[in-house]
Amino acid sequence: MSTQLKFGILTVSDSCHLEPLKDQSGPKLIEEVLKHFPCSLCTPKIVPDHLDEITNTLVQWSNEKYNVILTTGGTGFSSRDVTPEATLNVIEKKAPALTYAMTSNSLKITPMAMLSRAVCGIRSQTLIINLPGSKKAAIECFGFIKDVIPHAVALLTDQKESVASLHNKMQRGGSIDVQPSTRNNEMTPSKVKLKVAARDRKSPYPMIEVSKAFEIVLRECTQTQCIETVPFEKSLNRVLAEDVHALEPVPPFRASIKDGYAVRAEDGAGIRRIKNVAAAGDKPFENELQSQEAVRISTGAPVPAGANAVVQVEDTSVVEASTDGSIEVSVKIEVTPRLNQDIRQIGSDVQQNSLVLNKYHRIQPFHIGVLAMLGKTKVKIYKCATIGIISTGNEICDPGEALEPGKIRDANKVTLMNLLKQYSYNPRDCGVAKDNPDSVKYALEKAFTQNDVVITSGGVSMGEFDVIKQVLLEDFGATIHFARVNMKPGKPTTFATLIYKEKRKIFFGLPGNPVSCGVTCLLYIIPVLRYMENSVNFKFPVIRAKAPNLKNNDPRPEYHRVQVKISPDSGELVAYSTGDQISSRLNSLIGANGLAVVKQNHDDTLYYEVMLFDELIGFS
Ligand SMILES: Nc1nc2c(c(=O)[nH]1)N[C@H]1C(S)=C(S)[C@@H](COP(=O)(O)OP(=O)(O)OC[C@H]3O[C@@H](n4cnc5c(N)ncnc54)[C@H](O)[C@@H]3O)O[C@H]1N2
Ligand code: MOO
Ligand SMILES: [Mg+2]
Repeated sequence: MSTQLKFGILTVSDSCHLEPLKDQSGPKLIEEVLKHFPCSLCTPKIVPDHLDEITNTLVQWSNEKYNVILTTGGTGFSSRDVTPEATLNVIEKKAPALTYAMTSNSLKITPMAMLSRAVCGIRSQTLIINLPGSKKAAIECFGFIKDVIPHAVALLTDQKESVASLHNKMQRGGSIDVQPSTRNNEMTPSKVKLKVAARDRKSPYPMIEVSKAFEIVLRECTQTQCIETVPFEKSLNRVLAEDVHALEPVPPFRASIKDGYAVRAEDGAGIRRIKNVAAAGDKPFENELQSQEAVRISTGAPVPAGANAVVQVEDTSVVEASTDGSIEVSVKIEVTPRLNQDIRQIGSDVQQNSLVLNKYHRIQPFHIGVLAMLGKTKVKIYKCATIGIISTGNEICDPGEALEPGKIRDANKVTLMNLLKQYSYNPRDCGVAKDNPDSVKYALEKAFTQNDVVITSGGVSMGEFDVIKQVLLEDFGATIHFARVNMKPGKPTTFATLIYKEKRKIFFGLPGNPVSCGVTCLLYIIPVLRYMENSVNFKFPVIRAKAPNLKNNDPRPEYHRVQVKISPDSGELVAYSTGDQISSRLNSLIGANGLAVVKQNHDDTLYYEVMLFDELIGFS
């Protein structure tokens, strides 16, 4: 179930009401709630130990359709403790087993648990749970009951699909983890045996459109705030995390644009005595050039003081030279010079203090050249997410291995690794998992320990050995945001988020078919990695191309692999199918530079929207 729950966190305490900063339990509960239900909304409030104030808040939040209200405090034996009474005032049904779960587990920790009078119950669609006032006890008690909250809410809000899915899972031997439990803390040697006849025969996940799926992915993935400073020559393809200003002007001195003679323009055309020679790299002359004088100058050399024009050698002739021809004594300027002709003024390329490179730009080779020019040898860049890649399947073997009967070579992992490398990410090979929950759990644990984003291929469809979603839910408490998308290829694409060792992780379960895996990586993963890196404007271009003979008999829109070329005659873009589009045929991506979106039976459509993911090709 995609758990976006609305929680009210009500601290009941006279002293915290007077001094809100004293409240430790409320903020800690919010932290715990968000850890386990990352998409939830939490509204905090502090009220004194006053029957009416507590009652009013419970009624108001329940009327506003809060899913869960957690109260903390006021459950003890002192005369001011009235939270259970306020709760009993408002609930329509009691939920004593929740109270029992908290009490029985707490008693294993302390006999003081006997002094809690906490009540749990239901008002309309809201579950109200009294927790103790102490931070430690409140968090412990929340831990004992948290895992049943999504199902309780699903029942209260009549979410049939979610309820059915959970019932199915329990029938086939799964359980809801309730603490204290060791299942999340260690590798369990063997899972409950799957009762295949009781498995879901229809996917419990709704089929959503590609646009909606991408919207969810963007919503769940945050743009990084992590910045690192790197040597500029190592910054290729990273995203700038600072505006770069020029601390110095470029050029730093008046530089000649031509090989010729530096002169005073006001002297006009005519004869000049050669005073000196200025080559690139020379220090500028300190003595001012006088009237009727010239300095022979090279492109890039500093223009001498007093000179205000350079005349290219082509517009001059020699008047007097040494007998061996090695020295020019005087030359004739044949064409009247204009003021400042062929001189690059100081700062004419880049003005001192001007903004040269913008934050959020992806650094390309020319950016690095500009950084070099400015002497900016260290740059701040945004850190990329760390990414781990896992293949799954009993049939998978290494590409270098000889094939045994029934086995196939792992094409997906290397494809994904190299696709990500092409976009300048540095993914980790996290191995191959077998088609069983223990192996998948083990591989995922390792991958989540090392990476922010984990990508698997295979094991996400309807087969009895497709266990990825089961493991995500049961072993990692993940929220699966979607698991079916209306697209071909890529229907079972699965996206989840979870908290692992107190860190938020992103999970993509790509379908095992190699084309499905590649296409979904292009459609979802590359753009979202760009987004997470703050390359916010990244989008593969979508063009309209003429595409004869693209056929699709599937009700799902097909992302047809095409080669888009530019017609030399008309300049029109033309898309050619790469052949058989079955999801196993990875060759359909060979030579493709675009994905044409083809709706079912649109035989007569001549123009299609094509997402370009590679260079355009000219007709040869
Ligand atoms: N009853 C249904 N069956 C299937 C459905 C469905 O809706 N109902 N969907 C089909 C679609 S669409 C796809 S796509 C696949 C996706 O399957 P999984 O993600 O579960 O992947 P697997 O079953 O593990 O493998 C599918 C296919 O791909 C080959 N494969 C897997 N990994 C690799 C790899 N690393 N390198 C190369 N090839 C790989 C695997 O051998 C299978 O042939 O499910 C359909 N079924
Ligand atoms: O959706 Mo599957 O990826 O067509 O073969
Ligand atoms: Mg499968």
